Amino acid sequence: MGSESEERCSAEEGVILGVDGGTTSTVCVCLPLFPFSDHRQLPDPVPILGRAAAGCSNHNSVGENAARETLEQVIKEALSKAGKNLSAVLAICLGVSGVNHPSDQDRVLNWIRTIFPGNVQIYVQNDAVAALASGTMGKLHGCVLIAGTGCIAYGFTEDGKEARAAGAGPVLGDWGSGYGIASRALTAVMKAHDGRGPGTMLTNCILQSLGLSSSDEIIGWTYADSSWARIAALVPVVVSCAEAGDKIADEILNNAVQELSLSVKAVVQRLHLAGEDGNGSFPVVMVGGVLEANKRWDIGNEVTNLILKAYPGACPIRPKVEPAVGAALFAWSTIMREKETGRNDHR
Ligand SMILES: Nc1ncnc2c1ncn2[C@@H]1O[C@H](COP(=O)(O)OP(=O)(O)OP(=O)(O)O)[C@@H](O)[C@H]1O
Repeated sequence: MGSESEERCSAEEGVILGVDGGTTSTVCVCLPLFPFSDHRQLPDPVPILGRAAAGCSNHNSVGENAARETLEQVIKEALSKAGKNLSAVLAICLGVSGVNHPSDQDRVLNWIRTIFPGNVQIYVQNDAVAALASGTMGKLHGCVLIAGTGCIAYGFTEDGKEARAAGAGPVLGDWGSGYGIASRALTAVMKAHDGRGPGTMLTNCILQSLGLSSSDEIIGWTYADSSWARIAALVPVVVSCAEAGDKIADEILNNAVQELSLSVKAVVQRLHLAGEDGNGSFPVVMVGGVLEANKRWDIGNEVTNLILKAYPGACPIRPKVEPAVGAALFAWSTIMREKETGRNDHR
């Protein structure tokens, strides 16, 4: 940065972008550059100058060209809605699903570099990072648990060490995910049908929800389209059976709760987030449809209880802002920190 007047100018006019790039959708938001570094000073609600949404930007699902085009599209649209052009951007953070290795980060970084001039700070992260930052208002500290169609626990120490657990997909044991819960429920129905397992309310409730008349028809239904989200959509049916007293549904949900809390515990232990005595304070950000509150069988609440039993200092947080805003706040807090320390951590 140059003179004082230049600094004042960028603080007044410059903007920060945050992108949440998921398998279902991609969102970009444009925020003003807040001229302070303490997240406790952030206005509530956080002002959003422009927002744009598009489809999938996970290169594993749609290929490189489509992923890149989607990212460019949402960035340009969010800026145009904010009445800004590319030259107003001071920093951008992209939390993109499918970014797991430095090579993934470099690929996305190279795409975005072609859009912006060299002085724009670009941060490329896994989408779990945007979710964590949405609960901590930009600070990367603590653990995030995401339980939607898939599930993952991801954490950071204050000095930047990171660890993750689960998130490897349904074949590799993500049993706390929506897909994991629903596939266990469908398995229980097939077992009951064959006489390999006990009868369960899940049979009638799932058949009714799918508009099928016999368990045999489930085979055709799964082969017709085995997309993970379509299977995972059955979780509320499992919850309502458990709420109505079905033992099998109850067992499936209890197992998911154990799996989800184990993922969080694995990250907390590897990063020593709870300190030497296990009582230290750290945020646990809880995100995703599976953790939504339900009347009697509340998966998110049960997971929180197990985490608090193990780590009484854990602070469960349900984010008030969306992950794209979390990504933008991460970019903001990082450039403010870099300004203060004179260090440059951007990739
Ligand atoms: N009230 C509810 N209780 C429990 N689960 C629910 C509830 N409502 C929706 N779900 C489940 O939440 C999951 C979808 O959550 P979400 O929309 O967060 O996931 P996603 O964004 O599609 O997936 P991912 O985060 O893995 O990319 C589905 O499995 C759905 O059945």
